[in-house]
Amino acid sequence: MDVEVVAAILMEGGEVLCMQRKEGRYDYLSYKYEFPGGKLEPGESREEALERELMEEMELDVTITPGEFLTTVEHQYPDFRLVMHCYVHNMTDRTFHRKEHHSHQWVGVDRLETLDWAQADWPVVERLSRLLSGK
Ligand SMILES: Nc1nc2c([nH]c(=O)n2[C@H]2C[C@H](O)[C@@H](COP(=O)(O)OP(=O)(O)OP(=O)(O)O)O2)c(=O)[nH]1
Repeated sequence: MDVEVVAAILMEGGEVLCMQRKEGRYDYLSYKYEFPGGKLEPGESREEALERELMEEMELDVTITPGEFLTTVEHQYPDFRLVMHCYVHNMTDRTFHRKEHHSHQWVGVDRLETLDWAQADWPVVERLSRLLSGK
């Protein structure tokens, strides 16, 4: 079974918004950090799906453009295969309402690798660390 997801790396002042998942169906995803977003629905573009998800889970009203696309990662979890399209979006302020996550943190790019990320996110986290901290 394949799951196709869109996710946003939301940035402000050199920090990245990292969302912690709630307890869920799979132990390997429970309480892991992730980028906000979710599953594509039929007929949606990736950008539309991401805008909808950010509104649903954070009450965040933003426009996501194709130019903000960063990368697509694929990961085989024990129960499904994930394909995740990631966009980088700069926020002008940090206002949002957390509706579906356990917690969140704004984390400097140099500290991203200290969080307990969902497995699929690691290539993205490593890429961001290199890209944005000049390592
Ligand atoms: N939004 C997001 N999802 C991620 C990331 N990393 C990662 O493995 N995922 C996985 C977790 C979920 O299996 C899936 C996203 O689905 P979702 O957030 O719409 O749904 P969910 O599993 O929380 O809830 P459900 O509707 O399946 O019950 O992608 C990430 O960085 N952001």
